[in-house]
Amino acid sequence: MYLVTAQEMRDLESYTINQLGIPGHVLMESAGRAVVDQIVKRFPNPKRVVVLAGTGNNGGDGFVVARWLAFRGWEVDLWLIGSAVKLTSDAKLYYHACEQLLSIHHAEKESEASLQAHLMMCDVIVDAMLGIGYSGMLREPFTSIVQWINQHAESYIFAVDMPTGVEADKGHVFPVALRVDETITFNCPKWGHYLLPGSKYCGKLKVVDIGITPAGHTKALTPNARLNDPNDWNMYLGGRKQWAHKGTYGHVLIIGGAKGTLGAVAMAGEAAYRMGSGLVTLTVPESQHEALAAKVTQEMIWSWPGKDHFLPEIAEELKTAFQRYDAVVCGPGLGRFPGEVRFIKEILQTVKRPLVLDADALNILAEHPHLMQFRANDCPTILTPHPGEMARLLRITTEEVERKRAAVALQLAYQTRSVVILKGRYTIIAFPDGKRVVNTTGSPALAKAGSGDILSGIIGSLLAQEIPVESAIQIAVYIHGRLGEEVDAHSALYRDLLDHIASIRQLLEPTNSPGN
Ligand SMILES: NC(=O)C1=CN([C@@H]2O[C@H](COP(=O)(O)OP(=O)(O)OC[C@H]3O[C@@H](n4cnc5c(N)ncnc54)[C@H](O)[C@@H]3O)[C@@H](O)[C@H]2O)[C@@H](O)CC1
Ligand SMILES: [K+]
Repeated sequence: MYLVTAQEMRDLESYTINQLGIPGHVLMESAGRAVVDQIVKRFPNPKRVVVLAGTGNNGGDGFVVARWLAFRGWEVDLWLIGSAVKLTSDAKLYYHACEQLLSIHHAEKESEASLQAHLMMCDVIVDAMLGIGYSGMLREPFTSIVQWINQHAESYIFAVDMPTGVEADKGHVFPVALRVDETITFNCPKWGHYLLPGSKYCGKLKVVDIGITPAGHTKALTPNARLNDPNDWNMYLGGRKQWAHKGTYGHVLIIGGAKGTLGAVAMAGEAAYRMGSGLVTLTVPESQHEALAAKVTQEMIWSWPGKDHFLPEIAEELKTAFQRYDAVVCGPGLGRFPGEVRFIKEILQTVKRPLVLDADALNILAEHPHLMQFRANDCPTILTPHPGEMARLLRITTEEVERKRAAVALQLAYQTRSVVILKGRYTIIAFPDGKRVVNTTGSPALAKAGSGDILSGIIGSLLAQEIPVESAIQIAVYIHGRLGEEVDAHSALYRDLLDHIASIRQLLEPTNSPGN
């Protein structure tokens, strides 16, 4: 499913109105009707509702909702927030229809106390004050109304399209937004539903079809962002081939594991096996070989020359050895060490297969951004920063990363010609051609040491299985998020996450896929 900006939504709307000839008020009627359907799904019996309508088209949807709920026997208090002379022409049509049915309250003319009394008495509030047309600093009287509802109201709140105060493109909130239980949006989700802080205000998000041209209908109407949707890639998760041998599902190499951080490579290795790889090799400095061998059973170990850390130069015979691997992960537990810059440079140059850089490999890259010039354009590179690593990579603050997640992920993808996976709630995947995918799975259980190592192991495994890079990454991020949803957020250990890989993968397989 596509993810759109307010402008992309307006383009789809104006194509529908101007090219297809469907009048805007017909879309408004469908929008309001679709919201009513969701409301009565949740509350099948008539209730008391306050509908708050602004003067833009979001308010227009609100008038349609008020009319339909009144027809269905609901007790409706309809409030116009703003001046009736400012109503858009479509909104005016439905305002007049409501005038015939209800006595419309005007926030401009009536006391705050009477609005507050209605808000206290109702079971349901419908927020149709501002939608995708809102931007900048929220003005009065919206700020006071929103603040008051957030503090005092106990009713169930539906937002039409966007909660008032959440900006549609960046999810900004200046200074307040309405905290709602459900948001019903039209045609496509908007970026603001998935970007912080706006995403925290939206409650449950429901996308409904109201007859607007679907995104992607023409090239000009194709947004460059999507939600991570299993239907886009589950064909690659067929059953295991009957004649498979251990090489069929690729050989993953994981480079990392300094003294004291061997657990990280071990976790990444186990995740790669659990995700289906036939062969996994872990590379650690010679001095760590024994300690690692005591920890793992199935993985092979490649002792790297160098006593306590990786020797930076890669000898010719080792370069040849690299060609055995179908995908390489560098970083879990890598640590910092003398010669690290030379080491990363050699890895970037030598590995010709898909390469995932994680953890300290990213920190080294952050301090020496020129290193990416040693990576050939046609070799896929995947960077998996959490917000702190991202901040170091772009030399900005973590707070700035969080505020501009979608933009910074794309900036780094362009700068490094790499796929960037910016982890967090919601993980953003940015591709160097400008495409972005927002992942919706996940839970706070993933905010724990080890979670990133598991993700890089899963990515390495899928890349080695010769699944196209874009799909492999989306599958990995989706499954990793689902692992977090399966376990207890407080007490889960990394092992609990690993235990769910097989069942989640199975659930995602397309039906009738016995393997071949
Ligand atoms: N785009 C579409 O395809 C459709 C849109 N519809 C509705 O129309 C909405 C968009 O309508 P509009 O473009 O009229 O925009 P909105 O109704 O979302 O917002 C416009 C209003 O917001 C006010 N506003 C803007 N910034 C403000 C600020 N900082 N503080 C206070 N007020 C501010 C403006 O003065 C104006 O009155 C959508 O959210 C949706 O609910 C539906 O009717 C049907 C189809
Ligand atoms: K709204």
